[in-house]
Amino acid sequence: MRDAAFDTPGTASTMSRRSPAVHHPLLDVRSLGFSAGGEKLLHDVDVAIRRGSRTLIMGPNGAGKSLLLRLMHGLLQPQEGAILWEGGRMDATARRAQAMVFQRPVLLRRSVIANLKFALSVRGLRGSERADKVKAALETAGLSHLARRPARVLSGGEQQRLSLVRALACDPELLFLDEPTANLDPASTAAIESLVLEANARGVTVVLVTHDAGQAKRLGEDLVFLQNGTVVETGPVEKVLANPRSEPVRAWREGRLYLGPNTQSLNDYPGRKN
Ligand SMILES: Nc1ncnc2c1ncn2[C@@H]1O[C@H](COP(=O)(O)OP(=O)(O)OP(=O)(O)O)[C@@H](O)[C@H]1O
Repeated sequence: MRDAAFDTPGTASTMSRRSPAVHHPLLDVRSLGFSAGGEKLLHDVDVAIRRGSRTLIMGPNGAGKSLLLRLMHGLLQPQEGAILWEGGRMDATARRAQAMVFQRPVLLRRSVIANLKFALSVRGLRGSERADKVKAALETAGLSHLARRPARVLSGGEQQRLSLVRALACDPELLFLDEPTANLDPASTAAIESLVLEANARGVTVVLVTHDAGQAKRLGEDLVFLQNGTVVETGPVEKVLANPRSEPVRAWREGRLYLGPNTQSLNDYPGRKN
């Protein structure tokens, strides 16, 4: 995903209000099709997100990963198929139980602390409950000493930590992350990954778009691999990697760069002089 419109926090207390559905996936994408500008961009996509799981969405640039994430989060409406929340309609309550963090954090032109307060206010939190959550979020992100600083002057890693704890402060049941560490160094990446793993350990379901093969191995549980708007592989990461059905996933397993169906190696790369 290249452009972030905004980060969308979930809602407070949704985890305590909802009882786990035993029979249905938390989110069930069925026969999803999406077109824009006269072009079919997603074809017959089926994805089941299990409650409490960590699902990776991978695939080449332009495969449709961000589109799928936006559709799952209800930011776009599909022309074909359905997206079910615990087997039922994706209504406003279901949407408020979700949060999304984008590759480029979009923060208010306010202080770090004001960004957190605002997100929690929108979700109806006031007074000491809000103050406690803000304090905890600042501590979790390691940003207490920067609480009064304008959010937009933070470093990229600090901004992304702020975005993530802001989303998590709203207690989402489902957290979408679109390449959250694409521009970060290893230390900042590790900080984001550990926040994601801690949230998942507390029961937050995670859906993560990544190009980072190492991150996929560190964080992944289930994998959805997209190519040209179609799911070409799906299942537990280890199982898919043990027996890949598609060339890009075979290349990933073997640590090769996959450059497309007509390009076998770097030496075949168009324009390369041998
Ligand atoms: N609203 C839209 N209107 C028209 N085309 C769109 C729209 N949104 C996305 N696309 C196109 O759909 C395709 C998939 O885009 P998407 O952003 O989902 O790719 P991606 O897999 O996330 O890629 P990357 O890894 O480069 O971020 C691209 O060709 C993109 O130009």
